[in-house]
Amino acid sequence: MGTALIYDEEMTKYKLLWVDPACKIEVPERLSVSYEALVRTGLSDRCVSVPPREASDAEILLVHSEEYLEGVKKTPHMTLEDLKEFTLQYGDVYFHPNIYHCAKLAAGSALQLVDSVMTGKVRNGMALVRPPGHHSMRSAASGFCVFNNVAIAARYAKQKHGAERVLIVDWDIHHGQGVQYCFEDDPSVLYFSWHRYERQKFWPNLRESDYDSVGKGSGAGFNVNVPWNEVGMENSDYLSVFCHVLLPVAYEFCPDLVLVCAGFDSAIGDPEGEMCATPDIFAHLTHLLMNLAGGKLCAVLEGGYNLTSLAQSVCQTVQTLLGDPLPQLANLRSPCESALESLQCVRSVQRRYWSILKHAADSATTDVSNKRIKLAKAEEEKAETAEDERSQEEKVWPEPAERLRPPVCSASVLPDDAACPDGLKRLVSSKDLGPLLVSRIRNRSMEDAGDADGVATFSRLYTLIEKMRTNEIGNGVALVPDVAAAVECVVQDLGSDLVSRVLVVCVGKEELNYATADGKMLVVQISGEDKEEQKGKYYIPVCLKKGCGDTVGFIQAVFGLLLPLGYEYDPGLVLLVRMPGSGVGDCMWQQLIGLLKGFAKGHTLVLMQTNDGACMGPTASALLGHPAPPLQELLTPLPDDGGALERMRERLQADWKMLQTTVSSGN
Ligand SMILES: CC(O)(O)NCCCCNCCCN
Ligand SMILES: [Zn+2]
Repeated sequence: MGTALIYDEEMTKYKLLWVDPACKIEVPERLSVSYEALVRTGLSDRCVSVPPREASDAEILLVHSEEYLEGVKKTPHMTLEDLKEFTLQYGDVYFHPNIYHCAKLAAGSALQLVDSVMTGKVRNGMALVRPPGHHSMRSAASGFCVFNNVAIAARYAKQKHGAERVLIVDWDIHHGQGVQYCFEDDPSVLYFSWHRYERQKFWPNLRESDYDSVGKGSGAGFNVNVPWNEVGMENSDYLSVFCHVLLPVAYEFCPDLVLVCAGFDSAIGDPEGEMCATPDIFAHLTHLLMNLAGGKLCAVLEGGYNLTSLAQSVCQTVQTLLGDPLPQLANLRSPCESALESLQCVRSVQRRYWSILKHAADSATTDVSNKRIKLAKAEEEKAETAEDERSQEEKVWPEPAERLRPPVCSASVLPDDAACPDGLKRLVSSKDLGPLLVSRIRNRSMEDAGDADGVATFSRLYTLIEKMRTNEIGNGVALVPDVAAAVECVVQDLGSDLVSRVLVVCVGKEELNYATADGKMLVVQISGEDKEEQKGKYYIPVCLKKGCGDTVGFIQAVFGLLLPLGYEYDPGLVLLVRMPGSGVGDCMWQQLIGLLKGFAKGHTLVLMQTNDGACMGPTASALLGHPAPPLQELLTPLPDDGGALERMRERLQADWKMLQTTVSSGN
């Protein structure tokens, strides 16, 4: 299934008709440069073009009041003076004779997108619209927004398509207060927003934008605000919030549909956000949401005012929706102290509503946060005096790297008698191995039938890894007689010279004794076995007391440990090993493969034992990029095994900065 793209140049046909410094950044070119970039890169041709339509009155009234709609309806016939007069009653927004028409098209585009996704015409999609929507309220325009496009889409998805749970992820740098007000007492719509806040000093300066606004009544826990109290947030800050807050909660919520308030003013160069995250971060943010709701994801444009970073961010998002390999994120750092304080505060208030966060640490003790405020003020004074306030427009960042789709998406290495799943390319050619390697293999404890096919299998493995390195093949799966021996061969003989860093993810118990001290390999083993303490920084045994069939524990290990570690380690290859008898569920296994694609440009090699061939189907489906089915088990989580994972994370964070979720008690 494809990716929908909704755009119509009609939505560029309104603009600011008078002087208003607060509104001059919202220009028609925002839409045209975004669309032109998609055309220039060839991405628009790969999408399913879906036309917008005007939202009807009834659809607009799903969110807005009749008196508000009646008022907006009058604007097309207003004189310039009347338009100015009408605008004065609202904040940071402007009207134009054609904006009512465009606002109906913007809302209607979001509805077209929901129809296309919910009816299965496409898997996911993006609507390039203006005016944006997430600030507009029941009876008020605000922040360049007239109708709340995404809020209307959420209500529409429930009413027309029977969606029971809708997740709204708002990565725009402003707080979508309009969305929060609309759903704050509604447990069927989970609203997540991060936003520049600066302790209420940043627009819209609302007390209710802070982290302690968690929703009201039966909606308590279904509103998640992450305030950024400083500018300059980077990729690692954004990824930490996704791994340690949004994704665990989103998976426990188990939505039927994901709507994204896709504002790109959170990217570097934007005059509003003043953040430092690079456009390729949106490739990863999109990817991390794509295994929710069976892949049903609708991204609707909100803000974004630096035309260069906006266009790049839009392309990164659409390219991920199309299933292309992800870019490697360069040199992630540790989340900054301010981000950690926000992270700790959010997790501490949300832990009472989400069992998956139950063991999160308590909120930053008041003296720590007071100290931080003093520190922040001191830094602020210093900053203002010292550095020249370089404007955001002069910021420079590297052009996002090309993301080339390999000629072969997925390959397989199988015993001759095993059937090859549809879509996978069976590797038969076996690269001739040097005599040294062959002798090593023969010596290896490959006690399978006749080591001839052992050598053949191994040489095909070698070929597969080689072809992933050259990007001729995206990912692959190998069924081998003895998975432990095969892992040993691959990591000992191949990993080192073929790729610089190999992330080995082992699911299930098995003694894995590899020399991992040199950092060429990071081994994360998730099993039910209670291992002795981990051996050094690069071998991390994660013990799930109830075994790998414990989906809550497993998903906590994935988001709380595996993903942050993977982002920090930044491997060139991922080796996913399924030990026999691991007990991991098929859905969890597919989710894991889907999520691991975010690393190493999607170069994942799955190793499984021949007699484990039963899960070849789900494995192949995930490798080919089909969305993993939802993890229903998370809906009614059993009590988990206590804070073992949390304690392990705290212990490891000294070595691995991306595991941090609390301010360092040091300073
Ligand atoms: C969709 C959106 O979230 O990007 N709208 C942002 C509105 C910002 C209003 N304040 C402008 C002040 C100018 N310095
Ligand atoms: Zn914004």
